Amino acid sequence: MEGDITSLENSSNIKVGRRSKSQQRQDRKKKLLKKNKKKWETEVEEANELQSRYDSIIPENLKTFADFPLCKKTLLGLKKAGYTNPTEIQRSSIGLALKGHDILGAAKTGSGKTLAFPHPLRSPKYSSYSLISQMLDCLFRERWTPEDGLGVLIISPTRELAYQTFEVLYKIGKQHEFSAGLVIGGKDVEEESAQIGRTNIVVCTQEGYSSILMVPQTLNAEVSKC
Ligand SMILES: Nc1ncnc2c1ncn2[C@@H]1O[C@H](COP(=O)(O)OP(=O)(O)OP(=O)(O)O)[C@@H](O)[C@H]1O
Repeated sequence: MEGDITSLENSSNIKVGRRSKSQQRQDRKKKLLKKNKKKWETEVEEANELQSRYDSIIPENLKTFADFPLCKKTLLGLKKAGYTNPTEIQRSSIGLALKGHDILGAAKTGSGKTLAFPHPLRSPKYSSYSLISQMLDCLFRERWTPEDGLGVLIISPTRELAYQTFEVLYKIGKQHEFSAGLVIGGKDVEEESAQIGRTNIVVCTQEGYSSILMVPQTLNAEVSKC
């Protein structure tokens, strides 16, 4: 068998070249899309239908999370995490975020702000703020796959809020196939940075973010896209 490989490589008709990491990633994505074609088509239809409902959102009419134009996976995640009815801050902010508006909100402690917390997204396409549920739907709409690398970067002002945000994200994002990571700094920078390029959603502290930036190739725009 080894002999066969050598003779193939030596043949003048066959070009042996190494594909770049980015090309390999695209190849894997194509394979994945081909394998799940039917499922992807159904999800694209679902995403388009949801998006067409954004303009008619009236917060007062949204009694339960099921009334929000959120994808099935996000809704199931919310349900399994025990979230059925939105709190006031969630009701008034999630609809606006889905429409792509910037939000400045205030509500008392324990009112459910974490789920309705405005998170800056790195995506210019989706304005500068989003919510955990909207963020999951944004990646869903974009047909983001594990192969696409970093899609969302959430920078939290404190470790406590980073943990809290990651916890909620973990709970309600379980039905999605995205990978998520928490970077709080103070750990092996090289190791954390290497993982970031392969992680779809990263929650980090400012300290963690600074460490990421120390390693030049981490935030490769070609990989992260938005
Ligand atoms: N829609 C909801 N339905 C039921 N429980 C909820 C809902 N939203 C949040 N909670 C729960 O309410 C509690 C408080 O939520 P959360 O910590 O997000 O509030 P907060 O406003 O961010 O508080 P703090 O200001 O202290 O950070 C949590 O246990 C959370 O799981």
